[in-house]
Amino acid sequence: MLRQWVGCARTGKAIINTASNVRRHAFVLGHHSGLHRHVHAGRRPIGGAIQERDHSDVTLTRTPILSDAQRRTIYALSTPPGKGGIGVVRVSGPDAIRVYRAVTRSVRSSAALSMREEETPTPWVAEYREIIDPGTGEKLDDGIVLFFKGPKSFTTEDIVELQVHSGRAVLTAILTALSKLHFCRPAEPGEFTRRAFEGGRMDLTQLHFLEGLRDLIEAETEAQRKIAVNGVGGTQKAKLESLRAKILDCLMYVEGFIDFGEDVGELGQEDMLENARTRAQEIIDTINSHLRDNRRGEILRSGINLAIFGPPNAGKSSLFNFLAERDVAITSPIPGTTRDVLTLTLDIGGLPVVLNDTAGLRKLTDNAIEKIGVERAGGVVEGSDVSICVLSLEEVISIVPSSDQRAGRIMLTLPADVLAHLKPHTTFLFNKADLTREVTGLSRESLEHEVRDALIRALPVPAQQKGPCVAHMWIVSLRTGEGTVEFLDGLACLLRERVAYSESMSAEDAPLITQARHRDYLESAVKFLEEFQEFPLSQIDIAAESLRYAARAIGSVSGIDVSTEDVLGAIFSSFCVGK
Ligand SMILES: Nc1nc2c(ncn2[C@@H]2O[C@H](COP(=O)(O)OP(=O)(O)OP(=O)(O)O)[C@@H](O)[C@H]2O)c(=O)[nH]1
Repeated sequence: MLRQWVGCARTGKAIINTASNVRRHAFVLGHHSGLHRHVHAGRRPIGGAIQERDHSDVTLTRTPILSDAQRRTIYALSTPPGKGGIGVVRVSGPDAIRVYRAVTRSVRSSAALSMREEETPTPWVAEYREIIDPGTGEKLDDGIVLFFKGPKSFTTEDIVELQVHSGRAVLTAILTALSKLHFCRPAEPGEFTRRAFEGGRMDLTQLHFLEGLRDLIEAETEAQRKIAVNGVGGTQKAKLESLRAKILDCLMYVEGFIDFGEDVGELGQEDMLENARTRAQEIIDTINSHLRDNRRGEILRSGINLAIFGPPNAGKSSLFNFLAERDVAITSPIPGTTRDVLTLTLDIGGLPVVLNDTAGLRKLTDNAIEKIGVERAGGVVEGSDVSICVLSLEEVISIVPSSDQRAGRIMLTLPADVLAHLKPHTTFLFNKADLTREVTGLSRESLEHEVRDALIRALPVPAQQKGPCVAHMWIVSLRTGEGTVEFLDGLACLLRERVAYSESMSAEDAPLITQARHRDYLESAVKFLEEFQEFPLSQIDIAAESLRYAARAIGSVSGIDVSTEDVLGAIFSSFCVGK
């Protein structure tokens, strides 16, 4: 079936001649260029695809479908790199057989080059062959070679799979051999899947499912597994689809009165438009309630960024090692031992945490390297989700003379460099408690109480009101282990609070937004809905268009409408090379 469409690159509007020759209006996604061409709706469209959607809406998408002549053959390692029983190098594209001839040879005869040029693999039959360097003929390895003849292959193109021994040197030699062939190139991330999608191997929903599946496979902690299962299992999708359905309902209502509004007169139409605006507002409120989630979904998915900072020699690296349960960072009594940022991924109480140790903050010295370290430390604290300020209690505490103890028995002096980096999510760890007991003579309980009060007094006035989280504050000795059990429990609790996570989190409570890309689409849906509310009755046609865009933005997240080039690009690039 041939369908023609013409459109305007500026507005993105198009008119389509349907099979029944009825002219229908449509909107073109990714309408930046190349609209004036014909589209074949068939197995291999040459310029785009036509998807009929609900609500008599037709979407034309331009997918960059290339002819065999334009398409290059790609190759990549499709198994994890490193030592293992088998490594699979996959080659896909019109020149896959040329690759087969150039880099493999029969084990029985070291066939002459001219003979190999004629060799054609038998499809779907495993062959034991030598893998060779195409230039010198040197044997690199031997293994099983499989040929999948397109279109009956994953990408719908000819595929050659080299199953070889997975060793670093073997795999490097084979990939280097392939790089010498001018008719193929390394694959981009997700390019095999992209070709499978473009070849009609999977539809949009399956593609979205794959994206969710990747999160599930990559989940390293219980919290990540929970939100990934939620995505794959469809709870997240159901919530998004319910939002999209509400927008489409509103659109239907608006279109209804565009068609039949004359019957109710202008006053009636104004009422109806007001009603539609109210519906839009309800949807905006629901989306905004998800957007105001403190980024908990994104943080849960990628890990809570936790920065350890403070003055030199306070015990920051000791804390880093304590949390890592091994000696990762060098610790020493020499101030300024840590110069750079050290990063480690950990599981704390089921939550993924990206832990950062930083250089000690201090008034800049002449040492250029230390200067860079301090700058980097500031940047890490700035970009963190939670930060722990480590202070040596011995360094910051002083005993108030007994004649002046109305405010308390102790006083804290916080270094100016530390004060400059305090955030609302900063919490305090007073270390080296073993060195202060003699000095204060207080019981542990009284000491904690006094230090907390002194800390509040030591913070500058704005910070006292809206500043660091003094509710979570600990006194420990990382040397003797004193107070560390309470600290670990408290830290896990603080992290859970930050991302509103509990072990019994149900699918209903799970965050809706787990990726920055999803947040962008929901924000643009709100923008379109607000735009809709601003149009007067006289421009109701254009207002309806804003509702369509809002529905499409939600569809881009739920996977119903992931057809624009931008969305596809984002999904495929998040897959690894070789997938
Ligand atoms: N007495 C005592 N010493 C400690 C404690 N924790 C750490 N130390 C020692 O304090 C010194 C400094 O510790 P680090 O962990 O290197 O301190 P840092 O804050 O990373 O230091 P910089 O690298 O200079 O920023 C080391 O000699 C540690 O062994 C503690 O609880 N009590």
